[in-house]
Amino acid sequence: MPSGTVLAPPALEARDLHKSYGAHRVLRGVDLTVAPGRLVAVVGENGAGKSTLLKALAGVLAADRGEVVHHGTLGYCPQEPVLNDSLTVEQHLRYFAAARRLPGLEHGHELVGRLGYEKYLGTAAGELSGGTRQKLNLTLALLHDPDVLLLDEPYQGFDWETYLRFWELTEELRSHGRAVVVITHLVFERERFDLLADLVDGRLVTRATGATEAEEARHADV
Ligand SMILES: Nc1ncnc2c1ncn2[C@@H]1O[C@H](COP(=O)(O)OP(=O)(O)OP(=O)(O)O)[C@@H](O)[C@H]1O
Repeated sequence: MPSGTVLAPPALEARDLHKSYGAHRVLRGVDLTVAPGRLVAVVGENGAGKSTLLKALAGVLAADRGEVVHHGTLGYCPQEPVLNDSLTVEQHLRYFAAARRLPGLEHGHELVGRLGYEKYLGTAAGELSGGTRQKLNLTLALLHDPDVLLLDEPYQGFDWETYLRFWELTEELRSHGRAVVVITHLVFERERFDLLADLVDGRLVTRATGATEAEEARHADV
């Protein structure tokens, strides 16, 4: 490392996380450190415990043991959208903005525009298609521009155009120093990430990708 390099504190740190459902030991000592501006993929077989891990990182599920520390604000996009079917898209933006004490709806409207579903602003969530519900789910997680983002298969049901827009948005967030953790099943997109974290037997095995090595080489040149 070049002299004078200042390491930023991690945006997210999990140490020795354990979680069981009855006798089923799902997480068995997960460690994970994510620096600001890093994009991390959590991969693993069906039932490996990826969603359980993300819930524990988000604090919506209490781990049995271990610790999670995040610096700054947190956004969590669960696999199943938590929406009120009788409220419109616009009303969701309004309620979540009020809950987050945001000054206005500009950022919400910008996200709706970027994900391409403005025409549904006045539609009740219960009448939206699965993909559009997922867009709203993602919008609500991003609404307050969180420092740490936890996304559980965020593009399920997206059409190709929206999928590409999702990646544009995510890469922009990364370049603005946001730490992003994404659960993914798609092997072909692995090169987009800085770090692959494979959940095996309740623990994470991490592996840097070409993206990280290239970036570290750039830093080493400075
Ligand atoms: N609330 C629960 N009660 C009991 N068992 C659960 C509960 N939630 C998850 N499990 C079990 O824990 C294991 C891990 O589930 P989890 O949903 O975290 O896996 P996953 O890696 O996200 O799976 P997938 O790739 O299919 O989404 C599975 O065997 C699942 O059946």
